[in-house]
Amino acid sequence: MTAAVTYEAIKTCKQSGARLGRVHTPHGTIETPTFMPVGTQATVKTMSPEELKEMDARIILSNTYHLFLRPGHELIREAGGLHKFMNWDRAILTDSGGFQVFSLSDMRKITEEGVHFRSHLSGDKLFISPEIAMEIQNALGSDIMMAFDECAPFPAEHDYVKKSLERTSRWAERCLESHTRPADQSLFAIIQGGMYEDLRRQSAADLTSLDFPGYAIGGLSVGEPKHLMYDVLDYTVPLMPANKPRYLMGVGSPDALIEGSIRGIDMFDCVLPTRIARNGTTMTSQGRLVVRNAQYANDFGPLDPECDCYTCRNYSRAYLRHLIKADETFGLRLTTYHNLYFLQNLMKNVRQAIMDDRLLDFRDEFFEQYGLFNN
Ligand SMILES: Nc1nc(=O)c2cc3nc(NCCN4CCCCC4)[nH]c3cc2[nH]1
Repeated sequence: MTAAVTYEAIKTCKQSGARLGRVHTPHGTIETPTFMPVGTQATVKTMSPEELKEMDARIILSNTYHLFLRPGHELIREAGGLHKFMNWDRAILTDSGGFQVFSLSDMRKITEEGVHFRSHLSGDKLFISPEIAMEIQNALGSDIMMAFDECAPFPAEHDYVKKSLERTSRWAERCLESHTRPADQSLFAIIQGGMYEDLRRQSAADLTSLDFPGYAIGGLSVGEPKHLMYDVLDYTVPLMPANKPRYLMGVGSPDALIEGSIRGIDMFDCVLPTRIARNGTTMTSQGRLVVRNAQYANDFGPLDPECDCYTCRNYSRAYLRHLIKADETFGLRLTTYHNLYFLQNLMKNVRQAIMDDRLLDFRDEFFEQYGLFNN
């Protein structure tokens, strides 16, 4: 069976560039637009695979960089691959490590060959190249692999970003050539170019000429103002093939998920919902709610009265606050479950709004209720 990843277009929204689709993978089909929970170290922190299935998560992310450092991709290969290792039989997308090298390790040196860096765990000197990134992802057996790229910092000079994207394009070609599985079946390229329209056009042209099964937009959600990210989407998404999945990396706030869907993005990922959950911050239909705050000490109502998730049906804000303050792991599990469920439910409502040709109306209604118009 060729490990094919294909995109099936279902409907384009009349009000905007949004679209309904399906991404078919060897481990199941994903309805898009979709939000992908992040499981960096072969687990979506505090969640079991059964709980992720309960909320109908169809695909999760894991990370080449982290698993290369620990426990090592050869161990996971020996375990039968990442699906078996973590007991997850749905789809897995692995990020290629470029971004993590820059965000986690110090003493790094970029060369044409690849990136030299120190492990943020042991301090050992390590090296990742496009070929090594593909070797690792093949050992993990992910359904969707990402090409090895450099995510240019923000802000960055035009000349730096140009040289960086040109190297990323050469690296993408090396990933295709080194991919042991049929190269054109499971490898997504990542469009770079910073905040510069001419460079985004150059990167998109380079990569779409190589015909990958899917394309991501990288180099965003790196500290730029949101309006700048939306501007980049406005002129970059139309450059991406309409018959392939479009993945915006590192984006996961409710407003950005809606705005990205309006602009034709199909796939999103972000650690935000799971990360903020662990310090007691939740996403609710009335906006962000920091349930660890004292004001909820005697609040015996549900976290979100409009949510029907396990957490909201069975526990009160007072109980959640108590657990978080007492540093009880169960509290982190309950807030994490809710935040992930909230985003799965949000994307289900986005898909329904596209089906009903009313995504822009849905955005206005959601922003009003979530309190997004006052920031
Ligand atoms: N291979 C690769 N290339 C990218 O350009 C890239 C760009 C990215 N931009 C982000 N942003 C993540 C922002 N996140 C927001 C919540 C708190 C932690 C950081 N993640 C990214 C991952 C990426 N992965």
